[in-house]
Amino acid sequence: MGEVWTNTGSALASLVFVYTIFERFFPYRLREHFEPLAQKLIGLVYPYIQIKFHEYSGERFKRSDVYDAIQSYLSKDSSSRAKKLTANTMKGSKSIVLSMDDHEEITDEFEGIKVWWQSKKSQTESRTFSFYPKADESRFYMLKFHRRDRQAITDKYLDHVMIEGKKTEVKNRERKLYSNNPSQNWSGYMQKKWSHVTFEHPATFDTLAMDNNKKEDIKNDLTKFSNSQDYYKKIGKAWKRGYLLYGPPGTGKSTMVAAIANFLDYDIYDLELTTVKDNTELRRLLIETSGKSIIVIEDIDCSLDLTGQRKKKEEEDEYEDETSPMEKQMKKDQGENKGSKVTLSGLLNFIDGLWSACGGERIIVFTTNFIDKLDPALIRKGRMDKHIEMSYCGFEAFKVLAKNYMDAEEEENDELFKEIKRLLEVEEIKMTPADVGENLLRKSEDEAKEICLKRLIEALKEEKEEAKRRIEEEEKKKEEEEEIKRKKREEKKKKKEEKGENGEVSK
Ligand SMILES: Nc1ncnc2c1ncn2[C@@H]1O[C@H](COP(=O)(O)OP(=O)(O)OP(=O)(O)O)[C@@H](O)[C@H]1O
Ligand SMILES: [Mg+2]
Repeated sequence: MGEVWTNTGSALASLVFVYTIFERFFPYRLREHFEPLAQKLIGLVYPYIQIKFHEYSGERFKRSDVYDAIQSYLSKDSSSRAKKLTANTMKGSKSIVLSMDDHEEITDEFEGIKVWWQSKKSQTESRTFSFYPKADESRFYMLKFHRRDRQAITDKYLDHVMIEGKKTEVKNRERKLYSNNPSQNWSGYMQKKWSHVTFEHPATFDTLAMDNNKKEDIKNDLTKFSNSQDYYKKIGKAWKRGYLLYGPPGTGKSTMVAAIANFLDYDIYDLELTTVKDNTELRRLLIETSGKSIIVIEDIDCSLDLTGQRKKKEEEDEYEDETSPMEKQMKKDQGENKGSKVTLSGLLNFIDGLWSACGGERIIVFTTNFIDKLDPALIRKGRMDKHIEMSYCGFEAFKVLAKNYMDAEEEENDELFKEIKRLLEVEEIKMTPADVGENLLRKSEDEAKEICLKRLIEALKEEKEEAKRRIEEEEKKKEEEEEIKRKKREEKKKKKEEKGENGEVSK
């Protein structure tokens, strides 16, 4: 046995010696002829195929997307399989990415096929003068597989690596919250239509207080949307979906937007329509948005005069003396929005036509406190595909808040939970999750859970009295308005009669 080892060792050593001599002293020109021949000979006996994926591709020193996707793909397993790792942050990534160190090798399995990935580095003598001096070492991944698997690798495995790698990239990437800049800031150096901050809102569907079935329904809808690129292509529709979130203030519409973005790993474009001068600017803003993003227009009913109805209503109803405080406020807002000439049709265009112009996988969200003020054309299916009512806090939602705010479970506080359930479901007291959360919030570190729950019960009972008072007030106000209208009608009738009599007299 010892003899065999010695012979193999000396054969190997002489092979290496011959190869080094060849590498170093054989004239480059001759080598160029010999190498392909040598490769052919090796290929006859060597059953593996190798593919190189360089870190930089093309002349302009551009980092290869393929290399990044492979690095992300391999990063999932490198930390568990490679012996030596390097840690670095990839451009736009929010966390450190562990990848295998140079000259490391890891294996991967795909549909029963075994492949080897090596991370390599080669010294490159820069033979050509270039304004972009190449790095004196260039990295690349080497994929090695048996030649019998060639078809499966080129047809399926490489696509699989790209898709999974891009998914990991999206998961790791630092997400952004964009807001649109007024157009006067668009020109000039480094001026952009959108400015952004890192998006780190903690809201998730777990922290969102909402009925569980409704939550699951929304999550399924979102998952189906984000996995249906081929479906949208097949039916010839732009890969986009509209969600209308409506409900009273403080019911979680904005929180829901953040939860959706975190659920799908999307960026958010918070579009403030009142700073958009006209439809053209709206178009230009939207073309600059990237895929895998949510474009949200909060309080859409206040952003623009999107409904012609309000004007008609005013003409019809000449007796309307005082518009309600809310409508006065809205009219005032509109006064301020005179600057924005974005029209309803411009907005409809943005939802329908423009998407094809700017890629896919986008969600558009409108939020409003007054759904009945919105033009039906704006919120019909195909534009706002799913309408989600964010309602007052129910008992299910209360339990989520109790868990989130103070880790309180129903079993531990049975009596208090029963009383809260009765107030919310039997007395039907309306309180927003924002207010419920406010009452559950511990006023001091050591405040007991029971105290918070009792504070909420008190607040619910006060809310019940408050609601009763509000209803009485509204009824009283309605009666007064009726009284005023009745008097005006009488005056008008009297005037008509006087006119009639005068007419008689003058004949
Ligand atoms: N359903 C909910 N689940 C969890 N927290 C909520 C919920 N609704 C409201 N909150 C809490 O109340 C606060 C206000 O919520 P949010 O801003 O989402 O309300 P909104 O519906 O967008 O209100 P507005 O209509 O005034 O914009 C947030 O800090 C959030 O933590
Ligand atoms: Mg909001």
